[in-house]
Order: sequence, then structure tokens, then C-alpha cells
Amino acid sequence: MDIVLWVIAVAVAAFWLTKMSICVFLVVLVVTTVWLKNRKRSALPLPPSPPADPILGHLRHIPSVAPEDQFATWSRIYGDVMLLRVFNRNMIILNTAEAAIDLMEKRSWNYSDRPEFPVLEIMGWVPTLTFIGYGKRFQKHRRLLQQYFSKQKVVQYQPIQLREARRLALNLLDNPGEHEAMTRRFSAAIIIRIAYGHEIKSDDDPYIKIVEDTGHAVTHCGPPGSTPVDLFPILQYFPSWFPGTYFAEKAREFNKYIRALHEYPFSQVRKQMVEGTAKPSFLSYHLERLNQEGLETEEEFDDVKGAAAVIYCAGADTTWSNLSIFLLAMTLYPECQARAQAEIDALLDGSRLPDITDHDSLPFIDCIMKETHRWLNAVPSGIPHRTVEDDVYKGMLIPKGSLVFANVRGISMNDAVYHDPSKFKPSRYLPKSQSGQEEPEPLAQFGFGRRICPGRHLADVSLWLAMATILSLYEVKKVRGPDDSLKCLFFKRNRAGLYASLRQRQL
Ligand code: HEM
Repeated sequence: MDIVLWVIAVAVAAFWLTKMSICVFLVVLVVTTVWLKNRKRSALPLPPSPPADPILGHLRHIPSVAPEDQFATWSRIYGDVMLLRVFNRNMIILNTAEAAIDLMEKRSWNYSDRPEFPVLEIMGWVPTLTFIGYGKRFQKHRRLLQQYFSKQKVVQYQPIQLREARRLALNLLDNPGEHEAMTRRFSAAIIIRIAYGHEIKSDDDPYIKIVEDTGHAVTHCGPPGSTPVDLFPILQYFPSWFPGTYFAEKAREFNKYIRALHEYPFSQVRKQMVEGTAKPSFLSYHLERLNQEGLETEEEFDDVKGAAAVIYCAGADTTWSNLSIFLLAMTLYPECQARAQAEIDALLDGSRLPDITDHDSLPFIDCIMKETHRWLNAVPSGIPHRTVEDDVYKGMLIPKGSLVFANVRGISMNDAVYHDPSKFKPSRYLPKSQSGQEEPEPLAQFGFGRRICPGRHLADVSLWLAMATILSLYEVKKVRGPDDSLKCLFFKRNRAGLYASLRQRQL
């Protein structure tokens, strides 16, 4: 803490110096901080680490695209628990489920904090569970979300998910070549209906603009937690000509979009509640509760707004990514698609579309969903946790304040656990009696410990329904277009009655 205060105080003083002196000063600052940290802790061995540069550490060696693959490659040399350093920041990479469970679950009191995400805070993501450090506010936000997305509670949302899965099936038919937009619409529509009680029916819906702006902002503000401003938060106070300040400037520009995501649904739902037209939703449920408990304060409203916004932020793109991975797998592994369709046909024979009551009778579809989670990952290196105290694991020091990554990619591709891991093979989870391999179900995709994804039960039902519905109606194939590019197209199966009944329902 002393070092941090010292750094801030001197950096603020340096701000008033010339541009040149600031750069020299920052370099001296980093060197001194690293030296002080290392000197204190030299007594215990740190986890093994690839060779690093002086001062920069592994900065130059960590690729900005798909770092999780490099982590997994290094882990084969340096082991399941590995240390990387960027300037003075320690990053602990966990590449096995065993290590992630040992630390993030069994010692969760020490591994449930998060680092600061200054760029996202400037952008307006406050207070947002994903970025809140461990403490009372974290517990409050977790409670708000867990109450609403528990395994028992999400059963209530199945009619919404089923309707959207069928709407997706029609949209795929009516908009050939636009599966990306249609699957995005599916994921966003479920979240918006459950979080805000709003049903998206047309392209000019104001919520569509809000979610597009949000998506643009989030994808144009650098890798979360790893921009120069995240590494050196003081940079956010520097003028925009100063090197490394770019993403702070961008985040300020995007603030209005993120605030709209917080404010617009909130004001709409409050208005509808006064008029008596509000549909049940996360927002209306919590606004009603605050009213009944006499807790209608600005602080409580901010918490509810933040919790509602994080549902969209964390739940829409992740679900969409998984659906895209599924479609890719179906085009590359037609034999898996054929086996899934044979399973559905044997059960329903075109008499109706599957719903969630068929889940247990369609185990291969469930295996496809699990394999989609494992084969390619929606959140490939997880979201970093941060240690609160020094810890010792298998004789190695895990320093206080380290960022700890459960590397989903490394865990999923572990060939000691999964045979031929780069192959999409849903049958690997089936019992041996059904020509399966009984390999363990993937579990890293939703994270670990007290930070485990609270939306996982909801996400899996959305995915299962979308996958089962698509496979019932279409053959998904890759087709080469006139410009030689490969496209994913949907060909109708011989199910005329099902298409007709879909239309009649006027989704
Ligand atoms: C396939 C879809 C999804 C995937 C792959 C996914 C994955 C993840 C992962 C890896 C984390 C980090 C966990 C950790 O830090 O250990 C996370 C956190 C989170 N997820 Fe999901 N998620 C999905 C869907 C959803 C949905 C639908 C919601 C909302 C209902 C949601 C809400 C959240 C929230 C609020 C957090 C932050 C939890 C915290 O920091 O305590 N996610 N998710």
C-alpha cells in the first residue's frame, strides 16, 4: 500500500513536469516498484515462468490475439501453475481444473477479488458485478442476481426461451445468409425480455440501438483489464496527447452509450409500473421490492440499474458466441449432426418440435452442447480473479495482489483428460455402453468459486433449445459462394408440418 501511495503522489507531482521528464520518471518508477516488490519476497520460490525481459516482463511475449493458446503452450513446459509478469503485475495462469478448484474454490476467500478495470469504469460500467472487488457490495450484487437466476427460478423463463428459439428458426429461414444477425438477436432478445420485460419485435426497436452501441463500445476499448490505462490507472488523468491514454479517451466517448443501457430500461420500467403495464422482469421485481421495503434511495436504484445492465453485458454475447461455435461445429462435423438428427427423429418423428421436457430423452444433443463449451470457448482465458493475501500452493508462493486466470482454453485442451482434444467429439461424454468414452464434463467455461457465472443455468437452457430446434428443422452446411468464401447455410429438412405450424403461431 505504501508503494502505491508513493507512486501516486510522485506521479501526480510529475504530471506538472515537462513531457520528457514524465517519460523518464515513469520508467524509474516502474523499475523501483518492481525491485521493491521482488526484494521483499525473494525468500519463497515463485511458480515457474518463461524467460522475461527486464522491466517489461512478458509484455512482448504475450500475444494480443488468443493469449490463451500461448498460455496453454507454455504450460506444457512450465507446468499447471505458471507465473507471468507485465511490468510489476504478477499473473498466475492455472491450466488444469485441479489447480483452479484447489485455489479458486477450496480457497475462495483469498481468490474471489477482481482487479480494477479503470477503462470500463470510465466507460460507465458502475456498479457492475463482474468488475466489483470482493466485499459487501459484491455480496449484495451476487445475491440480487443469484435470487433471479437460480436453477429453480430459471424454470420460469423457459416459455420465453422456447418462443425465442422458434422465432430464431423462422428468422433463419426468412433471412438466408444472415445467421449471425439472427443468432445475435436470439441471445439479446432473451436477456432483454428477462431483464427489462421488453419484447423485441422489429429492427427499429430502441433497444436494438442500445445493444448495438453497447457492443461497439465494449469491443473498441481494448482487452479488458490489460490496456495501458488498466495497467497504469494514473494515465487516465494525463492529457490525450500522452502515450498510452488512447483507451481512456475512447471510454469517455462511449460513456453515453453505457449510461443509456443503465438509464433507458430503468426509466421505461418505472413508467410502465406507474401505468400498470410493466411485464414481470428483473428490473420490475427489484423495483417492486425496494418500494415494499421502503428502500427507494439513489444508491439502491444504482445497484439495481448496474445489476440489470450486467445481465445484458455478461449474458448476450457469450450465449451468441456459443451458438456460433455450435454452427461451425455442425458444418465441420456432419456426422455429429446426422447422429443428433437421428436421435430427435427417433423420439419425435416430426410430430412436434422438441422442448425442454425432452432434454433427458435427447442425451446426444446435451453432449453437443457440452462439447461446444469445451471445443472452442466463449470466454477463453476466463475473467481474472485477484488474490487478497500471499498464499503458498504446492510449495510455490502466490503473491498477494496477483491476477489469477483459470485458462479455460488450457483446461479444455488438456490431453491428459480429453483424448484428441482438438476434435469436436460429443460422444466422448457418453457412457461406454453407448460407444462413449466417459470423459469428464467440461466445467471451466463458467469459471470457478464464488465468482462462478450466475447465468449458467439460464445460458444452458437457451443453448439447448436453440440447438435442438435448429437440428430438428435444418441441415446446416457450409457452401462455397461465388466469391469463393465459405458460408453457413440452412437447408430445410423434410418437415413441412413443422414449418407450417411455426408460421401459424405468428411468433
Ligand atoms: C454460454 C454463456 C455464458 C458463458 C460461457 C459465461 C461465462 C462466464 C465466465 C467465464 C465468467 C467468469 C467467472 C469467474 O470469474 O470465475 C462469467 C461471469 C459472469 N456471468 Fe456469465 N457466462 C455466460 C452466460 C451468462 C448469462 C446468460 C448471464 C446473465 C444472466 C451471465 C452473467 C454473468 C455475471 C453477472 C458474471 C460475473 C460474476 C462475478 O463477477 O461474480 N453469464 N460468465
